[in-house]
Amino acid sequence: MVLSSVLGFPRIGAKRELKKATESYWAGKSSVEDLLKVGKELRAHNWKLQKDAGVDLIASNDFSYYDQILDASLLFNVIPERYQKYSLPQIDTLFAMGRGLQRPATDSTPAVDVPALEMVKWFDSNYHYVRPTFSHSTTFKLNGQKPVDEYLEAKELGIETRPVLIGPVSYLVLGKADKDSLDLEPISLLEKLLPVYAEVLQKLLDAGAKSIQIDEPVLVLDLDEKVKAAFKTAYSVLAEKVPAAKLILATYFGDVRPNLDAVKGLPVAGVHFDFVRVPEQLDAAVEALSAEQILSVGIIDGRNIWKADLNKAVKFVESAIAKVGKERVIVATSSSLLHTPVDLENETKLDAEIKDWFAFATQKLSEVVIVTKAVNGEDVKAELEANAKSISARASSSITNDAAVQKRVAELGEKDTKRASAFAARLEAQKSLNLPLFPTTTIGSFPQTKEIRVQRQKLNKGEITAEQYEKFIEKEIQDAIKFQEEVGLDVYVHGEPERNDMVQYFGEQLKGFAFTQNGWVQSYGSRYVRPPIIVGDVSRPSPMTVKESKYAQSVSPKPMKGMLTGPVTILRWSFPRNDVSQKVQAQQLAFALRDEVNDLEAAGVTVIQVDEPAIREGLPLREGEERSAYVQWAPESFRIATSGVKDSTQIHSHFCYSDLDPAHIKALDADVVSIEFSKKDDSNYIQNFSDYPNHIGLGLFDIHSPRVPPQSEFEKRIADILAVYPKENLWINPDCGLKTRQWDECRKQLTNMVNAAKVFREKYA
Ligand SMILES: CN1c2c(nc(N)[nH]c2=O)NC[C@@H]1CNc1ccc(C(=O)N[C@@H](CCC(=O)N[C@@H](CCC(=O)N[C@@H](CCC(=O)O)C(=O)O)C(=O)O)C(=O)O)cc1
Ligand SMILES: N[C@@H](CCS)C(=O)O
Ligand SMILES: [Zn+2]
Repeated sequence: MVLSSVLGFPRIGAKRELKKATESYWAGKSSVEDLLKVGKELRAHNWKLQKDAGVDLIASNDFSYYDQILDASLLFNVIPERYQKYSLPQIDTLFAMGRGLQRPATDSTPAVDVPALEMVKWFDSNYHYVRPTFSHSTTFKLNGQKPVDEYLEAKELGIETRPVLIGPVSYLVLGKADKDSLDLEPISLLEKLLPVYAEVLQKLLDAGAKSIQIDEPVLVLDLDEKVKAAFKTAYSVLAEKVPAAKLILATYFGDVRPNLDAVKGLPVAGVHFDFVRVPEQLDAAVEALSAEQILSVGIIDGRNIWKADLNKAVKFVESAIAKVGKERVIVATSSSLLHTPVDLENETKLDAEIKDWFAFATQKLSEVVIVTKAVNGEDVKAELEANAKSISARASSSITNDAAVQKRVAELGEKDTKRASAFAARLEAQKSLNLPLFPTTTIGSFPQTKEIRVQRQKLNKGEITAEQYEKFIEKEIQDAIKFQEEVGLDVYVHGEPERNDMVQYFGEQLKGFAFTQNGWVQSYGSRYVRPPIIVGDVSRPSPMTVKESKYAQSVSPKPMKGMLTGPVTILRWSFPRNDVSQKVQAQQLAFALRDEVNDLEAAGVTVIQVDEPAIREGLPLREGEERSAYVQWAPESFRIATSGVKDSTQIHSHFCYSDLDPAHIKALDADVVSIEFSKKDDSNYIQNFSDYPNHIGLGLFDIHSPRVPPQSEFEKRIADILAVYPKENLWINPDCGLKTRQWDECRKQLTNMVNAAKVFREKYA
């Protein structure tokens, strides 16, 4: 009989219970026991939901208080000395590594001052993981037994689960060398790490685990021979040490074919493939498996919210069964459902026609079960018929097509993708901005305080009028400008108080989008997003940011940056259509933004920033045609959005959370770029952008952390940068926006940053 399986379920809770409990604990408003209780309740709820839906193989250890990769670092005791030395309770060490910790000494405890570990994008998603950080002195030992505890916790509730672990090769490859050990190749630590994996597997076996999901997502990346060979070493050692462990090796988000030689012959019970992304890999996958190995067929999309075409999915699974037989097939989600919102039932305001097209995590459980039942010969005729109706209703809906938008994209020409002059001429024209050497600025957002969110909630509930809300926002903008005057910045921002989120805000104003009330997805730690959904051709019915930017410009004579999110980032951080290419969706967004950029300029805004932090995450995971096409169309859509302005209008862009390729940044032809930098320990990274021909600001402090770097630390960073970059090109700014900080924190951070800039300005005056 074919079994159904789910690779992981969102842990945040349908009402964001985990966020509320975690932030309350951080604020000292509740105890660790309160937090742990919420965690336990969420796990129980999620397991029961899956069991009741009829899922056979339910994941455990998919829960985390911050990030599952950080959990693995704690489990293997990969805790750099700078955190170990404080001997904090385990959960506080976890949070210190995730978000940094700075607190004064008390009578009984010493002062703590430690920055966070680096946080980077999880493959091509908007989830961020905390990068394991290794040094020559790293040793591994089992620290607690979270996977075993959670397996037993489920068992006590009468629910048999399949524990999930990140695999040893991926765990190392996704990590990095610490700043004191830059010559270390993490994969060289494999043999030291494996005994600890074996210990966890043995403990899981002893606890009764029948099979274990071991995630090796790096198998969808381009891997060098050393890493490929590591799979054989790793899984042979584990099979030898724990022969009874039944491992299902899970890959997701891409094509495993180029690495199948590394998978072939591994002593594992089965392999999971993402056939939503790459259905074409079925034959090769089957061919790579031995006659006993299980094929886990990832056929329900873990990365998007569209209802699956169940009839098509059934056919696909049947074709897999025809190749390997029923006994060897499992029906599964393509990846963990972590990347999808929890429950569509909580959406009461969605247009009924559109709502019928979606499936969130909870609905996807039923999808997996229906497909499984169908291939097992159970009667699901009614469900399959209802599904076919929804699929064909969407395909023929008038909501998806807009002839005027399609015509504009079809007529796209070179004139739409190039600034009027080259950078040198633009720089000359931009002298009218009268900027000093080392201009200081921020990236856009200022603290999104509780007060702002409450006012927005009141507006949404109709408890205040649009005029009252507008007045409130104007006051926030005034305060942000006053703050920037006091701190002494050079180029101001309005602070983005009117935005719930830098993508959702635009989605809500653009035609062709749907948005949710409760469709939260974890982005990192306790920070969540509600990705808007692109349901049809996109256009801009009216200006989106001009009112606020114009108001801000009227309050101060200083240059004020207009602030937009770029086409690629809006696309990447939304749930995209699956019936139109990403390129066309980006071009449609780009034209909508071009109109906005031009309107801002017409309103007197002379500096306009168009953020593209997701441009790197959109890069196809492997080298090849798709990637070559992306590096053309992604920067081109940025240029469509920004090239309609005069030479004297200064275009900025901003990037964060990724290891960028300088060539991709150059292709945007922005006048000024700001790049997250402060957590890049590798001193060679500083060189990466040294031939960036236009102006650049390398982020000087980590905005995720409340930590305030002293002025001397800023000076040291600026001096390091100046050793590589011409002083005329350099801007002084933080890593990213300050929306997650408190005002008093960013006052201290920015004051030290501005004072450090002044030291250098005087030095070179
Ligand atoms: C810059 N980043 C972003 C990414 N993706 C995005 N889509 N947006 C980004 O900004 N990816 C990379 C990075 C890092 N990621 C994030 C993601 C999310 C946040 C963040 O701060 N999220 C907020 C939620 C923002 C939001 O939508 N707020 C709404 C709703 C606020 C709310 O909770 N209201 C309450 C009522 C008021 C109250 O009592 O507080 C309610 O509804 O119950 C809004 O402001 O209106 C988060 O808190 O998680 C940062 C970086
Ligand atoms: N302008 C945005 C960019 C975030 S990536 C902000 O400051 O929050
Ligand atoms: Zn950013």
